[in-house]
Amino acid sequence: MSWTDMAVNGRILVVDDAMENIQILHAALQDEHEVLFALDGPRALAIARSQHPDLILLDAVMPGMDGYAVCKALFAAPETSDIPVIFVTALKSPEDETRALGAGAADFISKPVNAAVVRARVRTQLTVKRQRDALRALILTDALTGVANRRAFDERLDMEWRRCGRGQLPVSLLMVDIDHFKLYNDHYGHPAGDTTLAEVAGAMRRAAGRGQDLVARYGGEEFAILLPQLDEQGAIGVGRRLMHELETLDLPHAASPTSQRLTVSIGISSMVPREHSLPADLVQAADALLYQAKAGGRNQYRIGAA
Ligand SMILES: Nc1nc2c(ncn2[C@@H]2O[C@H](COP(=O)(O)OP(=O)(O)OP(=O)(O)O)[C@@H](O)[C@H]2O)c(=O)[nH]1
Repeated sequence: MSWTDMAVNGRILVVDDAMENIQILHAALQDEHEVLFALDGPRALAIARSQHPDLILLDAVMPGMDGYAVCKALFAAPETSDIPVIFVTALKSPEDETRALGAGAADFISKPVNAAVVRARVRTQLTVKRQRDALRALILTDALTGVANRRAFDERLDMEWRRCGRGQLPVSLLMVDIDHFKLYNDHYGHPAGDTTLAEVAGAMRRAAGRGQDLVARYGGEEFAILLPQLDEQGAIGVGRRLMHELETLDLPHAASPTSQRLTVSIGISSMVPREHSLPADLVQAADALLYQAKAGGRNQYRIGAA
């Protein structure tokens, strides 16, 4: 399927203070897309946050909050900043067009609208958006295991740290390292080691199943499980579930001095972000506890708070 074929079935938010304009755009788009609508700026922002549309068709001139202010607010919020906006307006001067594009709009459509032109412009923006989303997924995913990579982990940790800081909620982190993985590779071969890394990543996903949990490959045979809004007890539960998942998988590790099957060591730290604390503090604490788990005989978890 080509990118152009994929430029359908989008979720489009139409924002206009006149119902008849919304009806015209709805009629133009409804066969190819799901169409949401809002009659003013504040409602448009609320829908953008809760429904996360693929594209917004935005009237520039509205009473109260106008299209430019809506556009600015969309780009300022991380959860809506990646939604492309097409301005739809009766204003036609080059200055109006420049102002819309300067506000961050991806495109500009003049009223009265032509249905075929609207459909074509929407398809183009959807194609660009889907290509960008696919590229972003690619640069944030670890190719071997399919879980998040280090870059994705760093981004999410920063975001969750700020978010949980605002609400004074805990952020927990598990640093997980496979025991004696060098011996595993030496015994079973590197390709078998690769397969096993993917299996362990799958076990982690099953152990940390909430929507906001993030399993990431931190590097080599070390993984991180980020658990926003979960306290230490909850995090211990995830650690235990992971160990149980690995017991069930029962992957043999004949060369391990620790056990006949593949095991992991885990460091678990949990913090409520304070004014002068940094996300790196959480990572450092979990890493130090992981080191203790290794030194203490492996196949175990260690907890602690800083
Ligand atoms: N197959 C495979 N092996 C990897 C990959 N990344 C890292 N490794 C191996 O993971 C091993 C890590 O070894 P060490 O850091 O010495 O640790 P360990 O042998 O697991 O020992 P402990 O952590 O002390 O229990 C090295 O042999 C790396 O080659 C990978 O993508 N695939």
